[in-house]
Amino acid sequence: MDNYEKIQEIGKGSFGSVSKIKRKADGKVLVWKELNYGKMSDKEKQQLVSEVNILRELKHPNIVRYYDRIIDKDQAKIYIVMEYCEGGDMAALIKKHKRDKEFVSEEKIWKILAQIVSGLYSCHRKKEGNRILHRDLKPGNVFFDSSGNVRIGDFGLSRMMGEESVYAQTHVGTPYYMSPEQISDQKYNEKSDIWSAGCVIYELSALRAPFEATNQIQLAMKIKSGKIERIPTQYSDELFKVIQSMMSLEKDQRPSVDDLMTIPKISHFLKENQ
Ligand SMILES: CN(C)CCCNS(=O)(=O)c1cccc(Nc2nc(OCC3CCCCC3)c3[nH]cnc3n2)c1
Repeated sequence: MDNYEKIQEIGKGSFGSVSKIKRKADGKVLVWKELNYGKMSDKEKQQLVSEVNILRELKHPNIVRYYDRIIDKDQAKIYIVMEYCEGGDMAALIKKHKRDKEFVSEEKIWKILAQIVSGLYSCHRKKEGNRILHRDLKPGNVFFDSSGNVRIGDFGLSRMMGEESVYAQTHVGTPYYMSPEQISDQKYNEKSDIWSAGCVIYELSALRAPFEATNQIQLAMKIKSGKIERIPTQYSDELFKVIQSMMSLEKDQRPSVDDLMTIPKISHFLKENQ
């Protein structure tokens, strides 16, 4: 705790508060996410420990970098110190474009898609150790660094909260990005992350979520209908086809991260930016 000084709280995540902090040693600005494990069962605490250990291994240019963890036993709190992404989150970017009535350029969308695929690839296809799934991809946890590069946040944290844990229930937003298999209560798998990534890119193009509904029943029906309105006509069929494939109702029809990496627009971008 005393290695850092709190600058300001910047928000409430689905599991605790998020603050901007400064590392005293060198003045580096970071964030920490505060988790209260007081109400957790021993099993959940064990899972939390293993999840944090997985986070420490995730080192990729398109994933928010984990730096440190601090356990405060008296307050039963764990602080996870991560990289601060100066560019804010994609939710704010979409909001700005919507307000200014200006579409995001197709080039920028392919660049963001390529970086999300690259980040997902490094987790779905992790060499050593077990692969990890994100489980909660949405514009609110896709961040940008100072040069506008994508940093996917909160990897694994959502699994830290697991379905059964006390956190999963307390803070439920509308699950706009829930995949069809999650609705019909099937196992979450890597293709569910592909679904959510498709929804994120859809929203970045259309400047609105692919399925809008006032309640969860109606939302579930729209998701399972398989009806996806075309993204604005200024965008190519190629882009829409990729989004549609990622949002196939049948998970086996969705491309894997390997398939997505072979798409010319994506592989060219990643090659020239290695
Ligand atoms: C709810 N959203 C609309 C909030 C808008 C976003 N604005 S903001 O929060 O002030 C802001 C402005 C500029 C840069 C950053 N950078 C940033 N934010 C994180 O989390 C934000 C937090 C996520 C959970 C919900 C509350 C907000 C990071 N996590 C790891 N690295 C992070 N870097 C944040």
